[in-house]
Amino acid sequence: MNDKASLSAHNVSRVYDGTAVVSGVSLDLPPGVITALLGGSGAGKSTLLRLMAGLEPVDSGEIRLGDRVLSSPGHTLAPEKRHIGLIFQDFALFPHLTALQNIGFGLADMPREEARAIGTQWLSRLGLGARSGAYPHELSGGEQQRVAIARALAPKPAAILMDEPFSGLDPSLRGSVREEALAAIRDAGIPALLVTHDPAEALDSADHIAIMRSGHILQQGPARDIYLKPQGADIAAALGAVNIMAAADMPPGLLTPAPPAGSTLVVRPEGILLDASAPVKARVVSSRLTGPMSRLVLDAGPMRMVALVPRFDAPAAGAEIGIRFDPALAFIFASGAS
Ligand SMILES: Nc1ncnc2c1ncn2[C@@H]1O[C@H](COP(=O)(O)OP(=O)(O)OP(=O)(O)O)[C@@H](O)[C@H]1O
Repeated sequence: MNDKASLSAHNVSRVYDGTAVVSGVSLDLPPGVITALLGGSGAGKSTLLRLMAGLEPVDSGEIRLGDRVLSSPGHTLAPEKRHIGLIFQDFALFPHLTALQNIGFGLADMPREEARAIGTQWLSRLGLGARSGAYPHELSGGEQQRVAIARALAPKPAAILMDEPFSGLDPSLRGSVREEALAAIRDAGIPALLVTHDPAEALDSADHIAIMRSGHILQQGPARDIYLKPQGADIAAALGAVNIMAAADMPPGLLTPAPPAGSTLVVRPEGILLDASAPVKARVVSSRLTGPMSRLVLDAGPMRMVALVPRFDAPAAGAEIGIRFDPALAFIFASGAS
């Protein structure tokens, strides 16, 4: 089998009780690319992952690995025959097997010694060299998820599908486990799907992002394009809180050139720039340092906006400041576009 082929969905749908929860979705997962599938609760993300994994049949369309059809209506290649690694939020380790035996489970076709050696290599790669004999209940959540990652990658799968794999981890562990897991996945050079509801995780982790809502993919492509060239206000908002305003309400001078009358403007909080010489003045309603950035709530005429500025000494509440919009982070949509 070609283990460096794209895993792809072609116009797939899945219907429950007469409702399509995945509706005509096409998604290409190229090898060596981590794709985040981002959307709110009930968007259909897990269902799409399950269709790609073969855990559920498609009602229409096809799932393919390269040009090989894995699923089509009436035909679902069994998950264990797809050579696709799966990682879920709940780790799903076998409780009666040690860490090493859990990894060895996917290597059952190999001579025992070879499987042991590969399992041991994976454990040490993920910082668990000393825990090979531990049972899942003796491991922390972060350690269990590392074992699950090793178990999924050890058999050299053709692709890997992850459903909120880091959400169950303590925030202090999440970053490091995610980094190690994604580095191992990148090294494997296979298609990878990361289902998440967290825009920060998608932006931190993924090369490509697909935004899903109500069973549809609204936009997909390189993460940078989705962030900087959203095709609608709702897509812009899916990657983090934004300011949305009618062009008609906007004081002139905030953006050059001015947006057309009747359009809607969406501005990312970090797209509001403080500029003493700007003609538009705003009053700072509140100012709070939130880590690397300060969050300002601003009143500019009839408009209230939220700005994120990279300053620990940002203006205090009550200050009058000049503001303008960064054109790269201010998006104009024709009226009626969502
Ligand atoms: N087996 C099922 N039978 C009927 N409806 C289902 C089934 N599985 C999922 N659904 C429904 O399909 C819709 C999409 O669910 P899905 O789990 O794919 O969404 P999701 O985007 O992964 O959401 P979450 O982030 O909350 O897990 C939901 O409305 C859900 O209730």
